[in-house]
Amino acid sequence: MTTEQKTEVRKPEKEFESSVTVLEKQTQRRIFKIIVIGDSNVGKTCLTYRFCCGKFPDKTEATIGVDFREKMVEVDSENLKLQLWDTAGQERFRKSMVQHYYRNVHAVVFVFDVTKMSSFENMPGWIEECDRHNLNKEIPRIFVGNKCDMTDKIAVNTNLAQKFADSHNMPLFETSAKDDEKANHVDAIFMTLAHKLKNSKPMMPLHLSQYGTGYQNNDIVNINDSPERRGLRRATQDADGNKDGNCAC
Ligand SMILES: Nc1nc2c(ncn2[C@@H]2O[C@H](COP(=O)(O)OP(=O)(O)OP(=O)(O)O)[C@@H](O)[C@H]2O)c(=O)[nH]1
Repeated sequence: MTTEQKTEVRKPEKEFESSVTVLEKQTQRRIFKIIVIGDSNVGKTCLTYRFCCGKFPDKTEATIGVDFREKMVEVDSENLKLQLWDTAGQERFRKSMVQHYYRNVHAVVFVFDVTKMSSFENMPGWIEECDRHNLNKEIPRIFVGNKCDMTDKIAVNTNLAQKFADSHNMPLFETSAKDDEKANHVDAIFMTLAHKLKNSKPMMPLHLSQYGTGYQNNDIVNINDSPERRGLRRATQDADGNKDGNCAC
């Protein structure tokens, strides 16, 4: 065999090795499921959209069931995938999906609207709902007051929100999904969570579960499916028939 022929034989091996390395890296990427909960209209969709798509959505509609958004982030040279479950605040749109929300959750973001006292007063109810679904008390939880841009309409002052956050061992963030100047702030909220998560959970390889959330087969909700296929529709679709997908960015 000539030298040239030997080289030809070895080349595919090298390619195989490098593709194995890539595959190994991919399968070791960790995915974290974060649920975002709170009353209807507090801005859960806008916050997750701002973080994942980098802008305030042109229009939003009441979420039915759940919407998903994902973003890869780098923390200390490790790529993590944050999978945000933007849940419906309205009870009538939650019923069919609730069991999916609370399975294999790695972190929770509780959102209230700083201009609406009732959304703050309802927070104990959201915490109780997490407890009822046996959410691990050790997972990171953060408390977010949204719509801070509406400065003349603030109803929940920082002291009050901070006391509540302290009493539940959660950090408080006050922000605005709408205000472009606070875009970095919204990023910082989720990056804080990413840092906490990085050191908190064992590896969830992609090959174990396509979506990294450890579902059993019959629990899988394909985040790439249209809302219709997932059995979900946006509220206004009932009226105008608009089709909607996941994050449009
Ligand atoms: N001024 C202001 N308005 C906001 C902000 N975030 C959201 N909104 C508005 O609040 C309304 C509700 O926002 P959504 O993000 O759909 O609220 P949600 O909590 O997802 O509501 P559900 O899907 O019903 O649970 C929309 O009209 C948004 O434009 C914000 O930071 N500032």
